[in-house]
Amino acid sequence: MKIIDASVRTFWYTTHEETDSDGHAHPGPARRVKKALLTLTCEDGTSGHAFGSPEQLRPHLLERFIRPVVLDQDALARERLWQDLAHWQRGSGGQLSDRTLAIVDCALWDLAGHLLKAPVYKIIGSYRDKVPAYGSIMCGDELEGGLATPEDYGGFAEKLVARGYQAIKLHTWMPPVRWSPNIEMDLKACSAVREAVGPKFPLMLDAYHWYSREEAYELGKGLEALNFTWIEEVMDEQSMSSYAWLTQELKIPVIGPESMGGKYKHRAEWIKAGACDILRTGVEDVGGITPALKTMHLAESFGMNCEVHGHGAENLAISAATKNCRWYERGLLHPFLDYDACPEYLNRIPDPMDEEGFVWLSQEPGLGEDINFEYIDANLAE
Ligand SMILES: O=C(O)[C@H](O)[C@@H](O)[C@@H](O)C(=O)NO
Ligand SMILES: [Mg+2]
Repeated sequence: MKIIDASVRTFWYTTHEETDSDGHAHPGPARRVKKALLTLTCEDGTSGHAFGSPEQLRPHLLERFIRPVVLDQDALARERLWQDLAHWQRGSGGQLSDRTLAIVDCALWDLAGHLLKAPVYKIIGSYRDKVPAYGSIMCGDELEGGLATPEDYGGFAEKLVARGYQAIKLHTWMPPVRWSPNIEMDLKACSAVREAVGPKFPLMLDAYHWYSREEAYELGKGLEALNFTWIEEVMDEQSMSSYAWLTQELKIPVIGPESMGGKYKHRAEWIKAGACDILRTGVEDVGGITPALKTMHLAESFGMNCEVHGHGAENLAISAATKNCRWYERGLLHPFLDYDACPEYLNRIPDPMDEEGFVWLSQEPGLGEDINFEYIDANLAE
């Protein structure tokens, strides 16, 4: 079955989030922003879809890289098509990012799901049909009643436990918050949450990403005293040796890398260097479901868990198709935002969570996004 078309639709939708100068999300006034949808269509009319940003699916990338690789190719040849795209990255002058690779790969997996009439996680080979979720709290802010104080975090954590979450991860305060970064405040927030949820509830911290070794050590020792489950991205992940040092110095598991490129091969170097106790991957971070699965299997070979960064149908699918990850990262969460509210461009959210804190996989064919095409076509950006 051959792919005969690759197209992109850009459309408007309403968001209630804004991004700060470090790229972290926070609640914001409702505003209209653009999103893009890649569609790959086969000769029999079957199509596969994946969302991205207009920039990650801009016309130059569609014409110069995506179409030349996928058109007239076997729709099920995902491994070869992913390798072909990945090899073009070197000669793309930095234009072809892992994010764009991830969108194409996800559309190919969605297409396979529709062709084979099965959910993607079952095409991969399911390990479970529901995944326990941790609530991933947004970075701190200075919003009255938001996430401005340690008490705000403690109060919000109580609500998340009542909602059913089986674990909670804090992102604490980072610039542009005036007085951050601040280890003392990080630990006060973590302590307030520990107080709120009790001594055994699993907690994790993902803090300011540029602490020094000494600061990261101080923060890690503080988390050990609070019985936290892992410490995440507290130093610049470009310094693998710093993480190898920290992993040696701390008892609390160190997880990473999240933000680094290099796909599964760079993550193999982190394992070889002893730079993490738990590996980290993410469909968007490593260039798709195809390389993310390679990363998880790599970790499994070393007896390590590999926790998946980010929410969404694609990250949920790989979490359900592998044994060596404990959680689905459901978020980002904030007291002012209703995470369960369905975006206008979908008919249902991809990660509904039950009262016990399990996210159930869709049994529909494909990736698990129930796309509202009528809305998209009625709100095209061109
Ligand atoms: O921008 C970031 O640092 C991440 O997106 C962050 O908000 C969150 O997704 C994360 O780090 N999860 O682990
Ligand atoms: Mg993180």
